[in-house]
Amino acid sequence: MAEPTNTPMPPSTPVPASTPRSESPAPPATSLTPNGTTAVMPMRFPPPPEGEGGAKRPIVLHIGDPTKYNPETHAEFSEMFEVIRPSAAERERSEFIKALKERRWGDFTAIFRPFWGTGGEMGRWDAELVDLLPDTVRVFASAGAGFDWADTKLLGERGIIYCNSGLAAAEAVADFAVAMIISTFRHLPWCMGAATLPHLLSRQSSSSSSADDAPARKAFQLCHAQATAASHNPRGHVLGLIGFGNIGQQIAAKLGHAAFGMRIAYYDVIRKSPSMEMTLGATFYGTLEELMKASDCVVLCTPASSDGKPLITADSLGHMRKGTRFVNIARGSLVNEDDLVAALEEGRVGAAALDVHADEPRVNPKLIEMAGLDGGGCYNGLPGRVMLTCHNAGGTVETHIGFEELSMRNIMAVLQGKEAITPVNMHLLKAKE
Ligand SMILES: O=C(O)C(=O)CO
Repeated sequence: MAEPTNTPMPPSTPVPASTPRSESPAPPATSLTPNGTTAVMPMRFPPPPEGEGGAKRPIVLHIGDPTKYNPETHAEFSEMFEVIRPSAAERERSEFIKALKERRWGDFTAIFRPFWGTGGEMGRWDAELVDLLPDTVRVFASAGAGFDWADTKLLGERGIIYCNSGLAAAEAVADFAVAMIISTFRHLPWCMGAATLPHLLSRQSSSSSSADDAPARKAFQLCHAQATAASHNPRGHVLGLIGFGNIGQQIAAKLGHAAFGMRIAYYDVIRKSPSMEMTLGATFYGTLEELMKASDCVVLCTPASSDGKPLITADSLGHMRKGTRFVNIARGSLVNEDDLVAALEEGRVGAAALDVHADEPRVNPKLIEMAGLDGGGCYNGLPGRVMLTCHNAGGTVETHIGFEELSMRNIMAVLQGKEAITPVNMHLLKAKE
C-alpha cells in the first residue's frame, strides 16, 4: 500500500485549457460559492406567451413516475402549469418519437423528469429526439447530477436550458464515496467476504443442514490475523480528487483536516478561490499527472467526458505510485476497465471501489473475480481488493426529495422569466427569437 508521502504541494499552476472536470455547472454562466451552492449569472428569457384570452396555462411534459414527495410545491406547480404525463408505453422510444411528430402533447414549454428510476425509457436525448421538440420548449429540468444521457449542447443550440439536480445528490454521493474510500484503506470486501461467503459456499455444496463450517472458521481467522498488516488509517494520506465541484468539495469537507485528517489535493479545469481552498484545506494540482503521482487514494468525481473518452487509462494509471487506491463514484465511461484490471494485477492499484461501471448494468467479470467472491473474500490467495456496487451512491430518499423539488423550482423559475437555479448549458445557449 502507498504510504503517506511528503510530496510538496505544487505552487499555483496554470489551469489547462482542455479537460473540463467538474460536475458543477459550466462557466461562465455559473460559479460555485464557497459553501458549495451554485451562483447563477443573469440570463433570462421572457415568460412564454399566454394563450388566447391569457387563460391558457403553459404545458409541462412530465416524463416518468409521478412525484412522491413535496406535495406543496407540486400543488403550486400543477396550478401554474398544465402538466401532461405520457404513459409508460408512450415513453418507449419509437412511440415517443411518433408522439412528438404528431404533436400529441401540444406546444409544451418544459420537460420535467423528477426521478432517475423512470423517465429515461426513450433513451438518449440526441438529435433524433431534440430536433422533434416544439420551438416552445424553454427548459428541461431533470433528476440526476450526471447528464451524459442528454446532448446538452444541442439543447442549448435549440435555446433550451438543461438543469441538472447535482446539488440534491451531492451529499449522498459524497457519503457513499467516504464509505468506499475507507473501504480501500481497510479492505472491507475481504473482511465482509471472509465473514460470510465461506458459509454460503459450504451450505451450497452440502445438502445437510449441518454443513462443515471448518473452511468458514479458517477464512475468518485468516482474515482476522492478516488484515491488520494490510490496513491503514486514512489520516495523513493524500486524497486526490479529480473534479472539485459540489461532490468533490463535500468529500473534502467530510474527510479533510477537521474530520478524518486526510490531506486534500484536487485537479480541476477551474482552480477554486483561495478562500475555498483554505476552508477545505485543499491543494490544487495543475495536471492530472501531478495529481496521480501525489495521491494515496484517487477519487473520480467529475462528469463523463463530452467525447465519451476515458480519463483513467493505462497512461494515467501509469503515473500512480505502487499501491495507490482508486474510487469511482462518477461515471463508468471515464474508466478503461481493462487497464484498471491490469493495474490491479500489477499492484499499481492496491485497492479499488467502483459504484459505476462502463457497461451498466453489466459488471466487468474480471473485476467481479477480483472482489474475491469465489474465494471467501480472497482472489488468487490474495485479499479481495475490489468493492463493487450497483450505481447506488446518489440513491437516498433525501436525494429523491431534492430531485423533485429542484426540478420543479427550475421550471417555475425559467417559465416565470427568472434565472434558472442549476443550469448546465447556459454557455451554449442560443436565445429564442
Ligand atoms: O445523480 C447522478 O447522476 C448519479 O449518478 C448519482 O450517483
